[in-house]
Amino acid sequence: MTLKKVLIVSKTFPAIGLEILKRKTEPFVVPFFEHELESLPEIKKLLKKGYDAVIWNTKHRLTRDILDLAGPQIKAISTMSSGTDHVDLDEVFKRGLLIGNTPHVLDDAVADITVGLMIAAARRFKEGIAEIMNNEWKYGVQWMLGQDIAGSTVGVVGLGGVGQAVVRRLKGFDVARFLYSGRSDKPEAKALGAERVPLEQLLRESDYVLLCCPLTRETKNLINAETLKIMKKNAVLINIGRGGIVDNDALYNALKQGQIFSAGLDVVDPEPISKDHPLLSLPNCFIIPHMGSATIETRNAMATISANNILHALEGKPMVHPVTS
Ligand SMILES: O=C(O)[C@H](O)CO
Repeated sequence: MTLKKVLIVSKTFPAIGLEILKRKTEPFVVPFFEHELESLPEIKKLLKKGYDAVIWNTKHRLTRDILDLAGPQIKAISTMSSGTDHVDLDEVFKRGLLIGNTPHVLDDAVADITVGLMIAAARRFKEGIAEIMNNEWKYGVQWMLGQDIAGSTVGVVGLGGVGQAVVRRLKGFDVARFLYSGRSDKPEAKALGAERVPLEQLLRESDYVLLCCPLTRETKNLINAETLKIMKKNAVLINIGRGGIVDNDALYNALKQGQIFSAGLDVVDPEPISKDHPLLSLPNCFIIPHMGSATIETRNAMATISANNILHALEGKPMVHPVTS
């Protein structure tokens, strides 16, 4: 019996996932770094070889043109991410392809990063480090004053798995109020002590605004010049969702003019941003390079799920985490 062929668009795909695939398929791991701009022609060349399934772990968007190259035998796709904004889902569904992702296993790792960003942005880590590096460490009682988490109002935009894990962590920080906004009431909110409010109220009342939602048509540029104006002057904005949720120019202006206090971003648009990007020049904008799920355990878990998504689909079973809309 010939084995099904699986293309893994991820040069450093964890061995644990590869071993799972090797048991029943013939996997091929791309031999180049998949995120680099110049890798797209190589990915396209490989896709033309007729794979039955693909693990799409690259920032290149999976579009109709690329799907056309894959041929009629392709049956299943898995991302190695929770977000699926880099896939043209309408096109995937139109073609009757099965698609899965890897949510939930990264909730804890991303929640840790979120709390880290809150502290870093609220307590001015970037400015503090710069003072040391520039030999300008000047202690004084009014020097480097930041914002407390204790007693604050924390507003979570998108109380999904990550948002909930953040609230659980912050329970130990003596937060005064948790607010959340989103499309629907979350049954978990009651136990977490979080109150659902309209986005505008959340922005108006929160000292910390945490963007924990996916990038969708509704959330694109959700944080823009208008919504930033509603936020408090001491507000700290954290984005661990996707860069596209925030309008960069508007954020730059708001931070520069002291309209809000600071921002901590794990995600930006585009990624990677160039080192000359205006946001990087701001002392009150603390940016890290999309490291939310970057722990050994989490990446292994993500690889395991994406491998099993593919195996299940090829065997006619439901994926571990199917994407349905
Ligand atoms: O969508 C995801 O899985 C995360 O952003 C990856 O870090």
